[in-house]
Amino acid sequence: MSNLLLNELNARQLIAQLSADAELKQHLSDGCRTLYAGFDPTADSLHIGHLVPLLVLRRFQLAGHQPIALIGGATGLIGDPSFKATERQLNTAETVTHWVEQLSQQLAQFLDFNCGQQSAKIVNNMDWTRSLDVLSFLRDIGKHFSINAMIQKESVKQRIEREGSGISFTEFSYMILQSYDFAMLNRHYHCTLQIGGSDQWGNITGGIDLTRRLNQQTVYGLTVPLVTKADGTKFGKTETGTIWLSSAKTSPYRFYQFWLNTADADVYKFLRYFTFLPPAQIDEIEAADRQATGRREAQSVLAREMTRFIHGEVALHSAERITEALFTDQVQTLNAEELRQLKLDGMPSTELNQSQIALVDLIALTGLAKSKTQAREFITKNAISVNGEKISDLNAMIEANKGFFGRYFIVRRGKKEFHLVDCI
Ligand SMILES: N[C@@H](Cc1ccc(O)cc1)C(=O)O
Repeated sequence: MSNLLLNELNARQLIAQLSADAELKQHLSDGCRTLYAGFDPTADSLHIGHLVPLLVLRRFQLAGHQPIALIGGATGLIGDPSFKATERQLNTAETVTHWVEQLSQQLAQFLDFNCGQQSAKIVNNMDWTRSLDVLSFLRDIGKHFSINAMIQKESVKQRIEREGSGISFTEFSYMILQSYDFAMLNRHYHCTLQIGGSDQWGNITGGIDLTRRLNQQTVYGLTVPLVTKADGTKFGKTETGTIWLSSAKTSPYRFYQFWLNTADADVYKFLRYFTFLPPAQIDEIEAADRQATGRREAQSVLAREMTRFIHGEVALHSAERITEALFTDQVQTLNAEELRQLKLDGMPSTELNQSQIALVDLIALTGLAKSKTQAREFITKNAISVNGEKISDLNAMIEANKGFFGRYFIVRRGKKEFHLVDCI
């Protein structure tokens, strides 16, 4: 059964590195295994960058294994230096505690907690890290780590060799905490596999070594590729910021749009990484798109699958309806009730409680631009229209009662970004 899983992960090109390849295959085909992936609380929501390892946890669960999602209540207070160019700002303990709660709720949505032996668990590494005292840490754990080996790890090499900022003892110690997590999960839950992004390889192999030393147990590691885009820009970020999983931070409509705008060069890879559609079906979509002369199917399949999976059928339906109205330039035909619905349905919107506002201020206020300076740039570049009309006047004023039904404005930036303003 589990070799089927590894074959599937291969077909999806989801395996970057594997420890003890043949042994791990054997280990997984011998029955239900427990595996984990860790997530540090670095914000009040997960974002789409977290999805690949999280979905791989789920793929393992669907194949008959038990997943543990670890929340880094402790490691989140330190900050993982792996492949990070600069030292992180420390967050306060209160902030991190708050983020831990939000993350637990989000993570819980992805896994099944009521399926017998395979039931998922959520754990917090604060539970075993808090009670570590400094002498035990140095004597019982630190003794197993060679500084000589630690500074050779690719993940921190750049920080150690670079002139200037370097790396603090705090961040340098991060790897030891993550390694200790693996040993603890192995001891208490018989966890034998850790998965993570390929930037985690150094931390994962550290844990494999420590578990052998502390528990005399063999454990394994598997990393998934970091998501890259054909054009070289960073995955998961748009001009106006990160694509979050929380609908309060990224509306289902925006989320849907994000996937719909995937480049042709990336879309089949993303279907393999992010959806549960069988690889053979994805090949068929790719073949059909190659034959077709008109619009490709892949982007809308991806947008539908992802929005349904993260936000549900109702939110998907709204996102599609909004898209249809906006992109066919039917905005004027929407009635007052539909505009009201768009707002409720999660189209990005702002309520405005004043009779007039400068367009520059409005664009910054809606988040269509990050700042007034950027707003001016957009206007100058002819990228802004309001209720279907291009505006290139930097001094333009928007008067509330001139909106649709005396209150609604749809502000469009470029081809694809829309924002509803409701003058209440
Ligand atoms: N270091 C991981 C998170 C993590 C934390 C603790 C662990 O035990 C495992 C993973 C990351 O930054 O993504």
